[in-house]
Amino acid sequence: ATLHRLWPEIEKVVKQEVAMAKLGVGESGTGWQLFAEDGEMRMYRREEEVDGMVVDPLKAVHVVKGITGRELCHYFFNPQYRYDWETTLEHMNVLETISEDTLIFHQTHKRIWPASQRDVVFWSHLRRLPNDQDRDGPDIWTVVNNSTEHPDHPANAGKCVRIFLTVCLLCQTRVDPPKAGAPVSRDDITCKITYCSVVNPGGWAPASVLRAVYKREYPKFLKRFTAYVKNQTKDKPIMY
Ligand SMILES: O=S(=O)(CCO)c1ccc(-c2ccc(C3CCCC3)c([C@H]3C[C@H]3c3ccccn3)c2)cc1
Repeated sequence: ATLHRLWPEIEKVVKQEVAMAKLGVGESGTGWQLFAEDGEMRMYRREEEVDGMVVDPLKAVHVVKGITGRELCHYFFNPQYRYDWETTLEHMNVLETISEDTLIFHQTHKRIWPASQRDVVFWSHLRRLPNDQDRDGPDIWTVVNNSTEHPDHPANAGKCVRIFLTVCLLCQTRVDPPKAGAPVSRDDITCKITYCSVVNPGGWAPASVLRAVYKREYPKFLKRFTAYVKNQTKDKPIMY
């Protein structure tokens, strides 16, 4: 994958997105407003518009027990599971396999009335990062999705309005030492999740409609996705 034309962009965007995801909502300046809470999950957004279109950056933080960051990123990255947890997905297609940890996707999402239907083309990269807080702790895992172009799917050539997105799922795992001599079980594992996303809806859609959609869909997505991974992994050996 180091030879692929996208490699320099992937390296740059992954470094930028991971650095942003590691910033707390307090540190990255003012402007983050809490808009949804559910147990350990906190969802923040900034109200931003580009050319009159809502592109509100979103940052969600969540803490889940019993699964590792590698497991979360595995189920988020791999196409074969996506229809199980991505409820707004209508169609998904892998356009290019750049390497085993880098894919290019085309996706159409279900139409959200009164907006017209959307589609997206993005590269998706799965990356293991050293744990900079605790050297002998589990690694950090991340998946970064970033819009790109592809000759087979020129933007706005068909019925869908092309959206543009950058998404980063960053997962930091903690293992609490079990009682002396006992093996580590899923009860000893906690994962801190940071999910950042900026979606440019591509064409005009009413700000009120988009904000209502994000307010409804993002909490639903993160709850459904983490519950899905817990269910998929509960009887499997722990993947660090
Ligand atoms: O994290 S990913 O890479 C996971 C791979 O699928 C991702 C996440 C979100 C989207 C997406 C794309 C379009 C829309 C809207 C914009 C105007 C009309 C459709 C939405 C709105 C529907 C909302 C939404 C928010 C969160 C999750 C799913 N749905 C979300 C795409 C990819």
